[in-house]
Amino acid sequence: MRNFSQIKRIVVKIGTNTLKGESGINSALIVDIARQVKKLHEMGFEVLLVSSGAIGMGAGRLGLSSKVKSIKMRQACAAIGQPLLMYEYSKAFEIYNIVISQVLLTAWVMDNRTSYLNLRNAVEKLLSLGSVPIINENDSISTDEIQSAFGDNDRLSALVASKVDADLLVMLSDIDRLYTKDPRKHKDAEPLKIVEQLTDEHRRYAGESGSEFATGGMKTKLDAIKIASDSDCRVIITSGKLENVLLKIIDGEDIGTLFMPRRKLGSKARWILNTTPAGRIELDEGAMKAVKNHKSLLPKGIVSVDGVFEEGSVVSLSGKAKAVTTMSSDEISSLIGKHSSEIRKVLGSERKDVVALPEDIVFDESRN
Ligand SMILES: Nc1ncnc2c1ncn2[C@@H]1O[C@H](COP(=O)(O)OP(=O)(O)O)[C@@H](O)[C@H]1O
Ligand SMILES: N[C@@H](CCC(=O)OP(=O)(O)O)C(=O)O
Repeated sequence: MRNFSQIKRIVVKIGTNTLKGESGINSALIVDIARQVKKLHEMGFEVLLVSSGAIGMGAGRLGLSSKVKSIKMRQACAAIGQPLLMYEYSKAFEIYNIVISQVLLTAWVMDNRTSYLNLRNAVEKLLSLGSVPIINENDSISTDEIQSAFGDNDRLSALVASKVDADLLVMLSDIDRLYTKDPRKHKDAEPLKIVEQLTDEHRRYAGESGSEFATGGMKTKLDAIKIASDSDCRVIITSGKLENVLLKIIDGEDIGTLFMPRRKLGSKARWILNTTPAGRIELDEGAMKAVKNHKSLLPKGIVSVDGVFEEGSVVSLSGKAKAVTTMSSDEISSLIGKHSSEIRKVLGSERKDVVALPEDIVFDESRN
């Protein structure tokens, strides 16, 4: 039996395939999720949902049966499908007297420090009111999200779990566990019950998505797990169709694949690590060694700057770490190779005399 006695806050991600019924949405499954969430509330847990399905629902309403590839059509499908999706949730949760709320996010919201912090305030308030926030990407305005790697709700659910300090992220999919190969294609694929530490070998197991409207597949789930595991959040991947799946998980039953966390980074460090870098700074060997040893980044160790960014942006340090810079790209360019004492002469006495402070530099362990 697994011991989940320390768990209080749970994020449940429901994938498109899980929500899909024979024709349109699987309303019975949503009612069943609502029933389980009610029980979890009664047991003292807080629950947030990250729900996919807007594009699939919209496509269904328009009578489209194959994958919608055009970005504009996907935007339109999301705009049509999102209210239909919320209508289903609203009806289902009303049966159990639970007020739901909708939070639509974009990559920009997550990358911007202020709106990222606002998100937490909004979610905390909703949870304190007993509401179940239902979160999705704002796909009709964030076209990047629809097409790019950020466009999957696996990553979004892990970012949300990290932001709200969830103890457990449950990814409900159409597959019961992670297998050593895609079990739909390989009969000899073997299921995994627990992954203590995610490695490249696990990533090699993962194939693409299993259907037309889902975007992620196992690959994006495993990438997402890395994000959650930096915030001490456990992740379970399992099938949304298992009876009483959420209640059994909380009961410690051996369901799905459990991924153990690897570390608990501070909230700001997590935001830095999960933000899309606005540019890249190349460091020489000495500077890289210094920042690894928790020293500030100084201009004399910088070789080049790529991209245009403002002071306060998150940038990549030679692809090995991320940092918040105290200077814009132009300012750094003008100071490359110079001694720190030159900084204030060039930028003014009120400015910091380093490019990044040690507490604003975070290493992605897997790249070292
Ligand atoms: N190693 C693997 N183990 C389990 N499933 C895998 C693996 N590789 C690929 N998959 C596929 O990933 C699919 C689940 O991802 P996806 O289709 O994106 O669903 P969701 O809508 O839940 O996000 C499974 O149906 C399966 O075909
Ligand atoms: N935001 C999109 C999510 C698409 C997506 O990530 O689907 P899935 O891989 O099933 O979680 C939607 O609502 O259709």
